[in-house]
Amino acid sequence: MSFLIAEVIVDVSTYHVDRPFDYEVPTEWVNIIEMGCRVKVPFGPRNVLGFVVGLKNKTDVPSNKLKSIAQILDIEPVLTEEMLSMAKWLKNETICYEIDALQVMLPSALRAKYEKIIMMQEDKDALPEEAKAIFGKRQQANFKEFERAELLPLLKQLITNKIVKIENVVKQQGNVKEIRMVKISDKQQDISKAMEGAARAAKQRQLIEWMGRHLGEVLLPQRIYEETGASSAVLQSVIDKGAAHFIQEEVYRDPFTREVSRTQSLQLTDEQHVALKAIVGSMEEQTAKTFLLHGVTGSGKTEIYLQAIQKVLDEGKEAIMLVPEISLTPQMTERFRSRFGEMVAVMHSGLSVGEKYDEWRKIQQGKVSVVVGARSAIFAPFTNIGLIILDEEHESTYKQEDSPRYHARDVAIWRSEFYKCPVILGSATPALESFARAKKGVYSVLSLKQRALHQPLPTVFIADMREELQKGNRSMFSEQLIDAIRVRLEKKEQMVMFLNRRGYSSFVLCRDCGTVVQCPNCDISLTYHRTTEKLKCHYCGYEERVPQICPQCQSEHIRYFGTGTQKVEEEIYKLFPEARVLRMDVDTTKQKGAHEEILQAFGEGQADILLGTQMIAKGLDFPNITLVGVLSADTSLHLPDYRAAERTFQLLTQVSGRAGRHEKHGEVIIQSYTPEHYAIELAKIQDYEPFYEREMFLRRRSGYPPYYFVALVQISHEDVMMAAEYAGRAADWLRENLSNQVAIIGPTTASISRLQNRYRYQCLIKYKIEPNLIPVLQRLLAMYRAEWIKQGILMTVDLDPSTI
Ligand SMILES: Nc1ncnc2c1ncn2[C@@H]1O[C@H](COP(=O)(O)OP(=O)(O)OP(=O)(O)O)[C@@H](O)[C@H]1O
Ligand SMILES: [Zn+2]
Ligand SMILES: [Zn+2]
Repeated sequence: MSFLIAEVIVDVSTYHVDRPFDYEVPTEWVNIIEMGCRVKVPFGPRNVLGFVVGLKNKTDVPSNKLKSIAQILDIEPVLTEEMLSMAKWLKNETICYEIDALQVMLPSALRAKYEKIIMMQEDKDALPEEAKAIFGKRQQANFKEFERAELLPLLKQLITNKIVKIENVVKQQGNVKEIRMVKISDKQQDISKAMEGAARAAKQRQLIEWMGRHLGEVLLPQRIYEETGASSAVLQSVIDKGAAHFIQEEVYRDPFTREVSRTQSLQLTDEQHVALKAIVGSMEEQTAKTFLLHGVTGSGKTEIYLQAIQKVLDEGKEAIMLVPEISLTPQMTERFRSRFGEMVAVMHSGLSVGEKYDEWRKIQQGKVSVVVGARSAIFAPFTNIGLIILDEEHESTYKQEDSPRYHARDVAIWRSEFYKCPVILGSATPALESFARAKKGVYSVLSLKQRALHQPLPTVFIADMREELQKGNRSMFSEQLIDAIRVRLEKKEQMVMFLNRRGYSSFVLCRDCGTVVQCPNCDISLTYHRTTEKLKCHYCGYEERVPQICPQCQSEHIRYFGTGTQKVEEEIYKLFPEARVLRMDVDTTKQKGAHEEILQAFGEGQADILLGTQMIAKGLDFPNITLVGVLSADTSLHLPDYRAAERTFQLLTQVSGRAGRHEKHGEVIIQSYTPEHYAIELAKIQDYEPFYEREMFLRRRSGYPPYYFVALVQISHEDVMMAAEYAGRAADWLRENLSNQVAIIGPTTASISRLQNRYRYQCLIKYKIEPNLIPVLQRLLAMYRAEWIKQGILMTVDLDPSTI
């Protein structure tokens, strides 16, 4: 089919209209252009990047207004039609610009500057004369050379016939990595001819003779020098005589740093077997079913993922496996790699731009069938997906905080509907929303109530830190924890010490009675603002001065709360000079591969104690860990967030689950200033459902998700008055345009009230059903884009805020 008009989404995300624009396709490209290609188009005074999202033969734009595409950047589409329709869905689902939705699906290398290279795949004899002329002696040519010679239609043909292939080579940011190899001619006549030409050069004749015995082989020049004793000059002369030629071989940068040994499928437990059977069943039926795999820590969820993926590979399909963050990937990717070897690509934020691009290309070119990665790997350009898995599905990292503000879970379900394949959401502590959906029958629950080897869950003790203080213990370790550490050091068993840094030093706590100062109107902890020495409620705007004495017990030991890992490390050395500590936090993991090294060292028994923040809460599976200490359970409890209790419960359960996963029994000591809080009490008994029931009751009472939906509108400006004024306008406008079923809270200051010199205000929208919501918000956004933005206002809308 040939098309004359292209619909293009342009890269101008300040323009107030978000729709495709029609452009004329220049005649020489009519047969080349495809949906999903990137183009350059004139927009206003300059050329901008755009994506072709539609092709047609008619337009309403009058011909004197119709502009032409300036340049075509891809001859093979970088986005599939699936992705184009996913972008349309994302645009509506998250209220973002379509261009943002399109860009998020590509590796950043493709959003940056690049160059296109045409590489030979076949022998040059297969080329028509015009193309041969462009390549000359080289094995590759620049796209621009074909463009200049007006040979794009021919090029397209060559690509379709797999005679050449096209590569986007990123400039500056990491190129396709290549090494120079020698390809010995595969024709005896070339060898004979070269022999004749080298009549009087003995060394050359020797080399040519040797090549005659290695017809068609591709070797490193180094190898040839070693095997034959020839010098580089001799090799060059032989190449000039046509017995061989240099080629550029592409090598993928290998983000895996070490070798792994292969593993086999384990014999499944009965529970695992039942779960796997259900998943495989829905694969066979080709239905888009979402499973909630709810299994206690150490129950062998990962083994189920591995065997389900094996099934997918047997069917010749592909699988996406999401993990919450980079710190989790070393042990997880290793488990995947030892099962599936080179079939696995990894994608996470720890990779360089070039490495990410390489992994993306491996996926796009079908060189791998499994991707293990963080959130954005959900957009892996597979075209025959058989299974999508989100491990630790409750994690907030699955939600992107920038536009497009998507949740990987929603994208996973969308793609599963497209491919008619199952999704597995795995967790020991599912998000309340997910469990509620499962209870309603939207998801199917698969439960694993036992650990894989029937080991008991660890025994959990709560240490009341208020009592410790009364006993005169001012350190950050309770006596109970000190004793437990001593025993482990003697027995040469390993420990994990977890410092909860979420919500670090942002609230004020009384160390005598555990009181945290709360908002009198909202039942939510007040946030400490260092600059003004004030406590604020960012839900309703209430504020007060930081109290000097505790309002409950009049103690003077009231202050903002928090401590760093480095300080904990020092204290451990003071108490146990013989202990060997490995610290894992943002400071010790700055360097690439540092996570892996620390975990490997710990796994090899080079340390007794692994000390860290959230990074160590999940995924670790080491047989020798018998003690987990949680130094400060409370910090995340007092975050000004309706999900604070849920997050705390999840974190405590996850981190406790690191102990006693193999033969040795595990023990957990949770230190707390509020041991009677239900999130801590219920984490102690390690039972999810009682927590779920309790938390759901509270959510219903206070009108939060999953009973209500919330949407968040944030407005910022360098001038505090402007920010407040426009936030007020937004709130008024929403009140006028939304039904009175909807509660609009605000405007109030945001939890971070000033960020990068901008004052931030917000309005919270709470609703149950509001069919008008999306159109109303879109109109608000259009108003903002057309007018407010000129005043220096920035506004964002989040339909599923992970913190508010
Ligand atoms: N069927 C099985 N037979 C023997 N060992 C198993 C089996 N399934 C899992 N295991 C082992 O049990 C341990 C825990 O399993 P796994 O890490 O898969 O659990 P998980 O549910 O993913 O854990 P978590 O959510 O706590 O990270 C691992 O060491 C794993 O190798
Ligand atoms: Zn309040
Ligand atoms: Zn007090």
